Amino acid sequence: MDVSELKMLPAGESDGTKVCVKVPGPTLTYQNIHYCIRESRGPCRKRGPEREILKNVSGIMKTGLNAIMGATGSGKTSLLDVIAGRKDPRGLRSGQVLVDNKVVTSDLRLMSAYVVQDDILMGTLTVRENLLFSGNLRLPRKQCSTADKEKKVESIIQELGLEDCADTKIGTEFIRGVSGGERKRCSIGMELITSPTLLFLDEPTTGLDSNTANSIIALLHRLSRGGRTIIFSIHQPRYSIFRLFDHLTLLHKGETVYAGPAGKAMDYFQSLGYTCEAFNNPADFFLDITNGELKVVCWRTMLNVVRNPQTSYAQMAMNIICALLIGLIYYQMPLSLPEALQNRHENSGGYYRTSVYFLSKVFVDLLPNRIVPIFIFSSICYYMMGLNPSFTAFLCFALTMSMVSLAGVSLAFLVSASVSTFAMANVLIALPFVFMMVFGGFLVNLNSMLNWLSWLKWASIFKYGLDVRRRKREINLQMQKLFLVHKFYNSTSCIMTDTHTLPLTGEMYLQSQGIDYSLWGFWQNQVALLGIVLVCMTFAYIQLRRINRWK
Ligand SMILES: Nc1ncnc2c1ncn2[C@@H]1O[C@H](COP(=O)(O)OP(=O)(O)OP(=O)(O)O)[C@@H](O)[C@H]1O
Repeated sequence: MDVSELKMLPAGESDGTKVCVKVPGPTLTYQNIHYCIRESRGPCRKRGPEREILKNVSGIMKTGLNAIMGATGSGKTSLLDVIAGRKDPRGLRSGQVLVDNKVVTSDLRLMSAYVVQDDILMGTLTVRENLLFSGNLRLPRKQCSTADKEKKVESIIQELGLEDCADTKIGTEFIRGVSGGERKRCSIGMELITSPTLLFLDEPTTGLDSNTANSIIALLHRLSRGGRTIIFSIHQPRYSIFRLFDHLTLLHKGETVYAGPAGKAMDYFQSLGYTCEAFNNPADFFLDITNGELKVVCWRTMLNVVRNPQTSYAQMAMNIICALLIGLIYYQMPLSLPEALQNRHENSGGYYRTSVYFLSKVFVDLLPNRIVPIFIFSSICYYMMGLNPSFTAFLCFALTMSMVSLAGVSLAFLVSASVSTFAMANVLIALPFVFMMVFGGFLVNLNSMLNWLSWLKWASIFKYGLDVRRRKREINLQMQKLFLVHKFYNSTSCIMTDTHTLPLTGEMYLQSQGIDYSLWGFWQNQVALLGIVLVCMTFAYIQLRRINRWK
């Protein structure tokens, strides 16, 4: 398509969009928006040249349904984010956004609501509980009593037609929950709690079947008739959805192709010589005009993979590092016992502040979820294994298990707070754990390790846990197995035997493994694990604070 022909349309033309409501919602105007991004390139994330993704875009959006349409990558979400004040303001080269003729900057976020594409609902809570959560967080405590909040939630449940599923859990991968449409309606309800008159939605129909999509847009249409200005991006709506739009903004490569009454778009394109076949959906027709060919989309996807290769690089790096590591560890592996035997044999395992999130994550999720199950686990297996029956010894065991688990989870927390994609987090978490397992002394006898690599053991969570556990276990069990001891008293250094076996003690075995079995040796490991927990948590908090809230 030759966009130059379409530039003739006066940008922002919107006459004819008149929705009759008692109290109209706000009118949003944006003028001459130029928005640029600077892409990071290569594994070092070098800053590339600046690219303009919105080019002199203007428009007026009034009470009613305002749709932003365009092919993939045309700038729909970017435009929505810029006018909603959610896009990094550093990229805005020129232009301004006005609401009811007043300039707004990031304050717009407080007057309006934005429904994100990936909802933020808690799957284990019911629809009503989720809405109440939003109300408790976002409605001012002084002006709104608990009863007011509950009343507000009930009215939203009714307005959105959620009565039948109000007490059904949203659902998780383990719990069968509400349907996709009910879930989306609940996400919208989470934002309606503050009674915004200006509502932004990023692709509200994505991932829904066409009937559900239809019902969501019908709901938005109904809400708009209550005096709301609803602005949303949408990909490829069916005709029954398209005909509900009051205003249409059509984008192509960051430029406005059409901005005006949705019902007049067809006439406009036909006046330019484009004919829509009989029975063709007008929305599809507009996209076909601006879209170009499919191969263009494939090319864009391929470039995206090539230019966003962090995941592939990280996987490649992980393979190379692991290969080098294994090569070094088994380098010229001695054929003598016992190291060779051990190594070969064992080679075959926008709602709340950052601080609020961090503290609730640590104290309500991480700590109880590590400590309680581990105490249950320990109380079952500890006595089954026949270890030292004293309660103090049991506490030491459970404490060690909990500290190891906490250290592991803190490290995982740090990694997940540092990267934005699940795939990257997966790769990056595997790497330190492989290192720690290898250098923890579980897979490899640390004595057989090259001297210059052995310092790495000090960074291993497994090493500290294993040292404590071995200290207890070896004294108790190892000696029994190895030397057929008839009578063995836990944690004493004396093995009483009536065979001719040498009186080799647990301590001697531990010493041979390079493990400090003194009381200080025990606490040293706990302190080291606590140190790892504190360091990881501190850095995780810093990373959480550094997360870019702009899109
Ligand atoms: N933060 C960013 N960094 C790099 N590129 C970006 C960024 N934001 C937007 N872009 C680029 O700007 C262009 C428009 O993106 P945008 O997400 O607005 O398009 P879209 O029309 O919503 O696409 P889709 O329908 O695929 O979601 C795309 O080419 C996109 O790659």
